[in-house]
Amino acid sequence: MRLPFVSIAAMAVALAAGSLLRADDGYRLWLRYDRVADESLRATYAAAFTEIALPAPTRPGFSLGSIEAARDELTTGLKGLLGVDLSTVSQPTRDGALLLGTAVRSPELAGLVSEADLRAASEEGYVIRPVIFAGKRCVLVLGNRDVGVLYGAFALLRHVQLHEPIAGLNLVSAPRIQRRLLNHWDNLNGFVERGYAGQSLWRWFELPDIVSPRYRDYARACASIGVNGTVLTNVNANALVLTPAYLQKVAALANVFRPYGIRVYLTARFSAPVEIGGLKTADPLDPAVKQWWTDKVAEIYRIIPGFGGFLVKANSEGQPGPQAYGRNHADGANMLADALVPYGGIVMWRAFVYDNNVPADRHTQGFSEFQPLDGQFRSNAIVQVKNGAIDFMPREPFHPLFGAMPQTPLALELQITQEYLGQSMQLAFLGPLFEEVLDADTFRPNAGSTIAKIVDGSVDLHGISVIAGVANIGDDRNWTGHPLAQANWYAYGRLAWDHQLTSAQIANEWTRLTFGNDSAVVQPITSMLLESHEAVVNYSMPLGLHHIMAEGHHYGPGPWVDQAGRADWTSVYYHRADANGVGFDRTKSGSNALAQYAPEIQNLWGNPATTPDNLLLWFHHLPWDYRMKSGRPLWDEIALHYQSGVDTVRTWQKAWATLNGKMDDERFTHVKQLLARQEHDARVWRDACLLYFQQFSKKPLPAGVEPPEHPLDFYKAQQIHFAPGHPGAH
Ligand SMILES: CO[C@H]1[C@H](O)[C@@H](O)[C@H](O)O[C@@H]1C(=O)O
Repeated sequence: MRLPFVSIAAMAVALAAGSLLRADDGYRLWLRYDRVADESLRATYAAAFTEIALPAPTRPGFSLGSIEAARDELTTGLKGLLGVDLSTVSQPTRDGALLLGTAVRSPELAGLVSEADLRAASEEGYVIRPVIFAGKRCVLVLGNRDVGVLYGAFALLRHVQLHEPIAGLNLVSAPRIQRRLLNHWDNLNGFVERGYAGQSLWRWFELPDIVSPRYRDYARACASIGVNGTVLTNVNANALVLTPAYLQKVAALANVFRPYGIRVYLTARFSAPVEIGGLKTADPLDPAVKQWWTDKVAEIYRIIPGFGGFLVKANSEGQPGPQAYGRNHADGANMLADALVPYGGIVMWRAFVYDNNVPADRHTQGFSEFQPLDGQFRSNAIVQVKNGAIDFMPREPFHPLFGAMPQTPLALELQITQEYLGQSMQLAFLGPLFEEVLDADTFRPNAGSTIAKIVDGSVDLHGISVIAGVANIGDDRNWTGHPLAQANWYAYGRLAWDHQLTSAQIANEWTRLTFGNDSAVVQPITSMLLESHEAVVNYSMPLGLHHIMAEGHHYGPGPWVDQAGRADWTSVYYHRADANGVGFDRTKSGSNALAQYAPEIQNLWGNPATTPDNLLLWFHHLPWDYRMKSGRPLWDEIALHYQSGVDTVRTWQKAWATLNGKMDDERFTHVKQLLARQEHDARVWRDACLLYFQQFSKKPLPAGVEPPEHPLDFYKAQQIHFAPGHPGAH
């Protein structure tokens, strides 16, 4: 259809007036590359980057590789930041050349840095520093492998985006964990389990014929923070993805991701040999079953070179598994590991297991099923453990399996999607949570054996290391629903690369990349981010309370949930509130789940006086008038925590108001509305929980806590109404 001239003109006027949505403000994530406003700084950068030199280019006839991806990103990024068009040459022709290459293919470049630097860059890292080459002053971006150059390019762009000085530039970095994965819980029908940012990015029906440019932008974002693998499908798996037609679709995605250093992985449904293979059994010790998987894996590698491997959820929440045949988790994992090993593939077998035989304490089940199997897994089988033993609660003590399976590489599974932390409605920056988990000391085999060091393999000297984050990404224009939830994708990647970074550093970095370097913007946003996780804990599950959310959707409060038949899905099972007190006794006098931890931890957390306040009710059932470290009675302390969560959200609303006019209207208005909603929903949590627990405590609210707006029944009814149609419900 020909557009009449007048409508185009009208559109131009509308655009100029800013009345159309400038949707790219959210889309570009932290890769914004906006012009450096300070002219003298821009001139300094422009003098430092005058052209791109690729002395050992590129394999003629090959499709885009990592070095070409690096060159393209630098060309686009520096054009945006500096307004310059960089040409690509094979040898530097003038000062200021950006010299890209690998030690393997360009030994003359390797000679420009020390052996020690090359070793430090290791497999995937980079060295960036000023050098003289071919008589010209250059900036060298060197990797041992191509992908290191790509990571270096992103690091250099980040450096410029952050307005860091060029003088003395010296960046050497390499990841501490080998496989840094996103786990998508995306179903083949397009719905994302516990995903709150629209539908799945993967358009299965269109693939492999239509390859959306968005897949490349996803890969760029992942590569920019060092994510090097993606499990495309839900752990609640569908065997169809292993059929030839779907493997072709997966291959199309893998082709886009490969230059960005990203391997594709799939979830393997354990019963696939029966469902799509026509076998009568999926028994892992049955020769026909083994053969089926061997053939299937060979087929996958034919279609998808560089395939990463499988992630498996077995014998948990209705998923099929080896126990149906009287076999154990190691039997199942090893059968798949054997099929994958000739190709360098791995299997990640999840330890998140629980079934209908609810043990006395669900907390103990993963440990009981897996710990005795230590030493029985193949070397390419990894046991993937959630950060805590229950389920991604706003705060959990670390999972007792960490440190207890020294002969098995353990992957840490974190949840980036905010299933229990306000989903895409609420600000909860997860950097501090991830950091708290990574830094937790297991005392196994000795003090200082943190989860980070167990996962990166340094404690038990494993040759393989994996970290996984359940993605918060969907097809919303801004990728994550809540604009500030992009920070959680970013923080996960940065910590997966280097678990020694602090969440404060990461929050500052992300904010500057995403909203610019003006301190009047950076300071308030960074503070909000850093306070937010604790604030959500305070107004939802303070002092170690857990699993008291509403049924199904898991968004709001539901301390009253008490359905017959499935105790460990009910709230009353977890908080155990009665006239005598509240909390789950996991010490010797209770479930003794504490016995699964090292003696040092047992001593610390076995006694309420030495248990940190933030885990108190996780491990102890205490009277309402128990005297807290603050000197206040427990009941008052609970109530004041709820109130303080609400108060904190209100301070963000004020802080956000100061940003009006300092960013695009789109993000400003969206976050403003979200914060108003969060303030409301925080009050709902506070009022509902305090009214509920007050039935047992029989005590008045302490001074400083606002009286509830509605009676308890109002909140009970409201939470049920949330469920139908809520994106995360299932
Ligand atoms: C994919 O299923 C999820 C389920 O939606 C979720 O509520 C729970 O957190 O954990 C399960 C798991 O991790 O397997």
